[in-house]
Amino acid sequence: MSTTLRLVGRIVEEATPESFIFVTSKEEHPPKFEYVAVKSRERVSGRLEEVYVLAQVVGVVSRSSAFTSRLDLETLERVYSAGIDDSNILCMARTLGFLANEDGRKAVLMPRRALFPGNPVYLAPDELVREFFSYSPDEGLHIGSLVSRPSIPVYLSLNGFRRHVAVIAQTGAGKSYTVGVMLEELLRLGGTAIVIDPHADYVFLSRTRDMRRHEFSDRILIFRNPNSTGRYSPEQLDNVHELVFKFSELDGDEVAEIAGIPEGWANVRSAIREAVKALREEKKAGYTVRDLLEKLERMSRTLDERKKREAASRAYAHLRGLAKFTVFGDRTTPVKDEILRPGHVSILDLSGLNDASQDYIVSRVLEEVFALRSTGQFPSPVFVVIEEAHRFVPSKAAKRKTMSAQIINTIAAEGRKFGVFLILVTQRPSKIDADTLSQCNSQIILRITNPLDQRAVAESSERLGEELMKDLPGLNVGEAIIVGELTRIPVIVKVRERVTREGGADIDLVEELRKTREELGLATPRAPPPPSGSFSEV
Ligand SMILES: Nc1ncnc2c1ncn2[C@@H]1O[C@H](COP(=O)(O)OP(=O)(O)OP(=O)(O)O)[C@@H](O)[C@H]1O
Repeated sequence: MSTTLRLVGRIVEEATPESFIFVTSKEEHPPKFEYVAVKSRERVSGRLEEVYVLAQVVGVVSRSSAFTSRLDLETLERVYSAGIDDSNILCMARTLGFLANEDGRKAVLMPRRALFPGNPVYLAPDELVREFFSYSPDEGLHIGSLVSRPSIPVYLSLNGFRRHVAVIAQTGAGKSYTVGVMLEELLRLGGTAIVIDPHADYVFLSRTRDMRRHEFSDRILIFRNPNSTGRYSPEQLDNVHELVFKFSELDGDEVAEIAGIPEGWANVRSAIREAVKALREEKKAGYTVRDLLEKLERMSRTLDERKKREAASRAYAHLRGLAKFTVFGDRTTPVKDEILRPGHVSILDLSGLNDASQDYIVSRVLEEVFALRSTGQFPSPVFVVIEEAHRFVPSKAAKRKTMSAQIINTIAAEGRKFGVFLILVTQRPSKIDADTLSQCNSQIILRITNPLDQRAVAESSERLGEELMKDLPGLNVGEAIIVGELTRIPVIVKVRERVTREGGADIDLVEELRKTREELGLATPRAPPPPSGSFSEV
């Protein structure tokens, strides 16, 4: 390292290979999250070598023996007037590892040998820090920059996606925005992705923030149907395809689920199953919702048993609403070659559909994606983004079964063997199945303040230590803690700006109300008079 190192402190008291304390300068101490470096001797490829161990400041404490809590205020004032100042600043640092070459690849190894009290602590030079977070352009996804050093870019390891990823944060913290950045990078690298998008958050991915097309626009496909109710008009979108599913492919119980018929209504469900069975025998080429309604109506008049007639009649009444569900028609949008295309990102806009229909669609599409990959019929690995993942794989405590949970769990367990990788996005980690979440070996965690959700995140990730947990509520919008295989070491990043336009950005209330005031001819609000007086010390 040819850079001159800046000394910022010296190790004091007890030090372990994992952590140490150093006394630093009062005037210019490294702040929390800053990176520092200490020299050590470590074994690399069998030889002892001098290395720089990177560490991060995880706590800053100032303390004094003169200004003690045992003194009363008058005495403290006298100590102060006497000009006594014996305070010093201690920083707690956690070691992150040192860089070594292993089999020709850059790797981060954890220190094993002692760090010694009295040894110097340096501000980690940019070149050293940069190396920890960089990957070659075809290996890395540019996600943002270090919160503590905005000039240093942070890349995610493409190979880190092999063990599934969870993106977790409370609402409004920047999950969709972050996933948007990841999709931009996957497009650049030629990745194939399917996005389950219940709120039409990604439909503008093919446009820049000012609605122009960009170099990847042609590789973004939007699948929607007239039921979709995203906050856009279809003319604003590019590459729109129809998303439909053949109604006659649904079995009786699936029809009942979509119509919201509870499992306990055994007779009504049985009437639907019977009607479906009869139609399948009668109409080999398939049938429509209308055919099913007609069948139930006839059953309600002609069946021998009164109980069965009543059940058919109730089924008819409940299924009538399905006629409005344009997503169920007489053909199914093929996954192979239409939804799934190498190097393309396909957005499935499920807005406007009820939970059960969304659940059915997710199960259908993912089963096919998994089958195509596990039988070698689709050439590229597939990234599957599932927004609102807690709705599709709910926690066991929710006592709610979904149709898609099984295939999502199969992908979580076996997807990596076949090149199907999950990116689960949720704002309620305590509401998602804990087993599914813990299959995600990497986590991108943005601000979370709810203690239940914090605990669920801590339980699902061994890598999120106590220290990082404490930082979760203090993150700003767009700041994320990344742990797991996506980065060589845990890192706190400011997610970079998106090139593409967001679908579900927060409404600018100030601007919206200004427009309303203008339309109604209301007066512009005036600032209150300034307070008379200012603060002064007494
Ligand atoms: N890295 C960032 N840089 C700039 N703005 C950001 C960033 N991340 C998020 N935002 C802004 O914060 C707002 C909320 O972001 P986003 O919609 O991604 O949150 P979310 O966690 O997905 O919320 P929800 O759960 O409601 O979908 C948006 O207006 C977005 O523009």
